[in-house]
Formats: sequence, structure tokens, C-alpha cells
Amino acid sequence: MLLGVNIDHVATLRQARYALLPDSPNAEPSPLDAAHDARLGGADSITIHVRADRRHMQDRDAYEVRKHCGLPINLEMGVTQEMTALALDLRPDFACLVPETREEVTTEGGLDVAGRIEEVKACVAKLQEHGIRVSLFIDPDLHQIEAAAAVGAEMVELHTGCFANAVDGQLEHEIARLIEAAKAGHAAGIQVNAGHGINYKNLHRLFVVPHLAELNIGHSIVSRAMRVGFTAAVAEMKGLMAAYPEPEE
Ligand SMILES: CC(=O)[C@@H](O)[C@H](O)COP(=O)(O)O
Ligand SMILES: NCC(=O)COP(=O)(O)O
Repeated sequence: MLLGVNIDHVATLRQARYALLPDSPNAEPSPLDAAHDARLGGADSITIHVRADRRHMQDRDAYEVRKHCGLPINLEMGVTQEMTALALDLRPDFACLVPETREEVTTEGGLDVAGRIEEVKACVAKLQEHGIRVSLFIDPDLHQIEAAAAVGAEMVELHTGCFANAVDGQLEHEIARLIEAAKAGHAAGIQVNAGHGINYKNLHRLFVVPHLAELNIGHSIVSRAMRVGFTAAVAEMKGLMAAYPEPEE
């Protein structure tokens, strides 16, 4: 199982002091440094989410990390002309299409591929024409899996936010949704990834979900890094992920 480390919230800390001083020589922490440390800790890829409101990752961060980090890059992006143009210029290895609103604190749900088939299909095709593999960040919903196959995406990333925030007996239901969606995605020949809200305490509960190829994890790793350092935080997560049962041949 591969680990994509999302470094958004390294930039969140920098923006808290330097949003209006982008060229300051004092601007820190550096997302690129975090990406280097993540690589040393065993990260398989780096995820960066350039939001329309640029609340954390900036375009310049994306170009720096793309050029210097030494790992495959997964660009999370809204389904917009602006972000498509950025992706075609940046040329990440992967792009993950996510829903975005300016009002949200963080991503609140999956992309409604089923309700935006033609729009998403056109964006997927444009990215793939330029050699960028495409993932769709979707709720663990069978209709969304079908839609992802219909638009030709190579991958889906199952939104694990409801799983991570489950309370009062909802957890079993959310895990069952993830299991069914993972089986359907695998049966459709789509790589199945997962992400959002995964942490050191809830990770093991995902081990009953089959066919998971990659997890994208950010906030909990950045939080852990505050105590043990980025390299160690990534190595710890990779160590826990090693217990995921490998698929039967
Ligand atoms: C799509 C997803 O769940 C995250 O990768 C996304 O980056 C969350 O948005 P923030 O990083 O801005 O919280
Ligand atoms: N797509 C999920 C991701 O990249 C990281 O989400 P989180 O771990 O920061 O919640």
C-alpha cells in the first residue's frame, strides 16, 4: 500500500505569518523541505492541493515541489479552467479532481461525478491527453464509482471523512460503504485509493477494506511532525501501513 503525503498544512503554518510577505527570506516552514523529509521517511508520492483561494499551497510551491522533491506529484485541483491550465503547465504525475467551496474549512464531501459527467469527462480527457493520470475524489458511493468508470478515470480516491468523523455507531456503516465501493472500483478496473482524516489511531480500521492501493494522508502527519519531526512522522505511518493485508494473487 502506497503513501501519498499531503503537505498542504505545512503551507497553512507559513501563510499564518507570511501570507502578505510572500517574498520574505524569513518565510517558513517550507513545503519543499517537508517534501524532502517525507521522501526520507518513505513517502511514495507528494500530494499538494492548490485551492482557488490559495489559502495554503501557492502556485510557486507547486512548481518548486514538482521540480525538486524527487517523488511523484499528485495535484489536487478543482474542476475549473484555471486549475486545468495550471495542471497542464505544471505537469504533475497525477491529478486528483476534488470539489471546492471558499466557505469550507476543509473538503466536505466527494466530487459529484455522476451529476457533472460531461464537465468531468472533458477535464479528465484534457489532463490525460497531456500524460497526466487522473483520480477522482469521491464519496464511497456505487453510483459515483460507475460514473468514474464512465468518464475514464484511472483511479478513484474514496473520501474517508465520514469514516474518520463517525460517531454513535456510524463507524460500521461507513466501513461497509468503503468495502462495497472498493470492491466495485476494483471490479471496474479502477485503482482504488483513499484519503481525508486518516490518522495513526484510525488507520488500522481501514485494513478490512480490500484493494486499497494508496492512502493520501496529510493533516495527521503534519500534526505528528510537530512532535517527532516530519521524517519520523512519515516513517511511523508507513510502518503502520505495512500491516495492511496484501492482495491475494
Ligand atoms: C481532498 C482532501 O480531502 C484533502 O486532500 C484536501 O486537501 C483537503 O483540503 P485542505 O487540505 O485544504 O484541508
Ligand atoms: N485527499 C486526502 C489528502 O490528501 C489528505 O487529507 P488529510 O489527511 O489532510 O485529511
